[in-house]
Amino acid sequence: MAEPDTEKFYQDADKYWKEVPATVDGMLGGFSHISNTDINGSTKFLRQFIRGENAKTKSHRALDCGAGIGRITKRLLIPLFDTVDMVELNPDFLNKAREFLGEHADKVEQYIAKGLQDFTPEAGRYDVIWCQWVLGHLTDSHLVEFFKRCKVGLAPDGMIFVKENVTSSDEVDKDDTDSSVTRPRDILVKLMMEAGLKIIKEEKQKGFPKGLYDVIMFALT
Ligand SMILES: C[S@@+](CC[C@H](N)C(=O)[O-])C[C@H]1O[C@@H](n2cnc3c(N)ncnc32)[C@H](O)[C@@H]1O
Repeated sequence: MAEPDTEKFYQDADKYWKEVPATVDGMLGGFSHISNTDINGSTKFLRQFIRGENAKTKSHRALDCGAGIGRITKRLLIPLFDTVDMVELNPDFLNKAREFLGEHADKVEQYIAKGLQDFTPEAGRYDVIWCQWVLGHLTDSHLVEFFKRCKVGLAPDGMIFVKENVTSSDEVDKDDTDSSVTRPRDILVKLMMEAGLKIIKEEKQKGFPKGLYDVIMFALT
């Protein structure tokens, strides 16, 4: 993708998310009804890497990137990890998360209000870094740099998971409403490779309504 006017790209996204209600429906653009299918698909995908005799990584600490109010933290990560950190652009969503997570809120160690383009995970801190429905808010070069910093943020044997929409054409789709892009799978993979990541497994999310973008889950080291 050609780098858009970077400052405006981020400012417009910031403006957009400030107006979005701090609800699951707000996080999913009116598609809260797909949340269960999403979480079930993610749980099945993630569990194989952290449970059982073939597990590759540990389940001590996870990071939820672009965490919103904690939809994923609450239903995917808290049940599987000892502690979770959340990093999210909009501080209002993080404030809401404390209430949304309810009795589970004490499992969240850090609420970090930052754009991923400005965020550096502490070196060696995370067994799993989960990035979902947020990476289209980063420019290509910021995404590559972010992936590199995530690699440094992994604990020994740690893994990065990416779950994102992909276009079915070769073209990047730009959304001027929320100021994001949707990349074709091959461009997303190219950026992962540029960052020195390796794909361990890749799977398409099943069971979403027709008419939505395909959603692919990647397990990376
Ligand atoms: C589509 S929502 C998804 C939220 C969450 N990942 C989920 O699946 O429930 C996108 C989230 O990314 C956040 N966001 C947007 N741009 C961001 C950026 N540059 N850095 C971090 N978070 C960002 C938004 O505020 C919003 O909470």
